[in-house]
Amino acid sequence: MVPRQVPRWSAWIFQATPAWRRTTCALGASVGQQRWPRFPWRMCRPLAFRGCCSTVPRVPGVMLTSERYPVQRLPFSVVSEEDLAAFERIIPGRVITDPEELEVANVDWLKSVRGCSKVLLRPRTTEEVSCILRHCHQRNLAVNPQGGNTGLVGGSVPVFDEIILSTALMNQVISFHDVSGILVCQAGCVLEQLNHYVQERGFIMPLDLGAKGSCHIGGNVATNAGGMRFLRYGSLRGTVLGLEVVLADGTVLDCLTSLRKDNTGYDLKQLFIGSEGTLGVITAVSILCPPRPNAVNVAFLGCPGFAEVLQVFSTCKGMLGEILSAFEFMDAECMQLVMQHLHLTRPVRESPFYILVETSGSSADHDAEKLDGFLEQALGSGLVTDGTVGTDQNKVQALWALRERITEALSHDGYVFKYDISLPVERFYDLVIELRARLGPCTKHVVGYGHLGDGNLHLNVTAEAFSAALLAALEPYVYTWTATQQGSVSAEHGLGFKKKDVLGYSKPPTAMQLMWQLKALLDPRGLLNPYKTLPAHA
Ligand SMILES: O=C(O)CC[C@@H](O)C(=O)O
Ligand SMILES: [Zn+2]
Repeated sequence: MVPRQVPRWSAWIFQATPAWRRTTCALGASVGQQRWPRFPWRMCRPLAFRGCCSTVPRVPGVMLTSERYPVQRLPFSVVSEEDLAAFERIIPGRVITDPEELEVANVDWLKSVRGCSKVLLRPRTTEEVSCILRHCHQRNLAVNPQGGNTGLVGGSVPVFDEIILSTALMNQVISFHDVSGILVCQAGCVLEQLNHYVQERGFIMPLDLGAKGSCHIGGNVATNAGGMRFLRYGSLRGTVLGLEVVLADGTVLDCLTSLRKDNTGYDLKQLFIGSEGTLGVITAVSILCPPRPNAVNVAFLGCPGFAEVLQVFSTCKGMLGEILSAFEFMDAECMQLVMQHLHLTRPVRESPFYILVETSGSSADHDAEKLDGFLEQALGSGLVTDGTVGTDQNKVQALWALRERITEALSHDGYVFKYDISLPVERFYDLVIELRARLGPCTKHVVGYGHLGDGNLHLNVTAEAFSAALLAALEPYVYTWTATQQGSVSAEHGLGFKKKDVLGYSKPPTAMQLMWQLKALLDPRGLLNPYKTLPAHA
């Protein structure tokens, strides 16, 4: 297996560490200090190398996953000194057993699940990944592929002692075609850095997430991440043109085509998009980048009721047409949380609901005219009670921060129960109202926000601490309710560890059966990201 060559860009390496951006807020508030906060990583005692989770020191506040959830370790081998030596021969100096570094990689961003892996591997090339997986396959060692570790469903950290296979050093651009806008890069490139890279060449990445400063493109593809540009550019299933994937036994599957059209046989890459590392490890991605818009405007609006929010969406689609690039929604509780925890300033008068409308087009004058027309109509008809528009980059970013940083604000509010569901827009907010009544005072906040333009609600419930009673009041209620609306129990975050058992609410038994068969075909020993995505097969 030959490692993919990166001759033209070999000197140009992305930093794997998050690039925190600082922005000056045109609204006078201090925003965007940290796009996605660092963990307050804690020191812990050295880990005993051999053995199971019981040998790992407890970190206050982050329970071992196996203590909180009923899950049994599968009979995989335990990493031995010989395995470590074999890894060291494959990737010299990049076999990590340092407890502090392991601690970072074992805990998810939410600090809600925690594995007890004893080894973290940092390959640089596809060939290295292939050699590692071949060894793991021979030795029956389970592997947890990890990108930026920004996932919200516990998919990116081990459940027990799975080997963590990090893509952090696989961070090179392989090629960029400045006529077609096709980018080919390694899986560990950080999304925001890719966006800067293609922006300098007149394009943008087709996806944008709050976690952009840390998340890896490979992880984005593995989870089929949605995000803020979905409304305009659609799913990664459409914009990813090709993938290179290493299969469980180490075989390299080279489907890294850059063709827009290719109807030769089954589209195998689609199997790996959204498979959360359970079918193979994505090592390189070919992706179609849309042209960089010349003008980006953001309107932030206050709305008196949810019926009005829906009417604004209709009006917006009709009047803005092809320049509409985002339609995001947040309720008053979200606004309160970003003000309280992040000290951001509300840019419009207080309202029950807020909408962020973004336009992206080729002519600033034309777009401004269209947006003005829409705002006049929305304000004049009372659909919107107040609004502000950002046309310069600083104000655009400041307005986006109010929406993008809700997750971060929620993380300061206590334990967060997260639901990421797809619904018909007419029912978008009903569940939030129902839950407030159902849960009563045992919660701190029940909030609703999300990508209304895509029918994707982020329903989050915060409480002082994790509570089994609260969980029982939420689940399966939320999932049953969603299924009754023919919705999806995971719109864009995937199923990971936390949601794997609810797959049946959104997929029929025949589909699940086929998924188990595919898993057995591609990973017969079940070594890749075990305990994730699919429920245990009875
Ligand atoms: O934290 C969440 O529930 C949502 C995170 C992300 O998908 C967003 O849209 O901000
Ligand atoms: Zn989202």
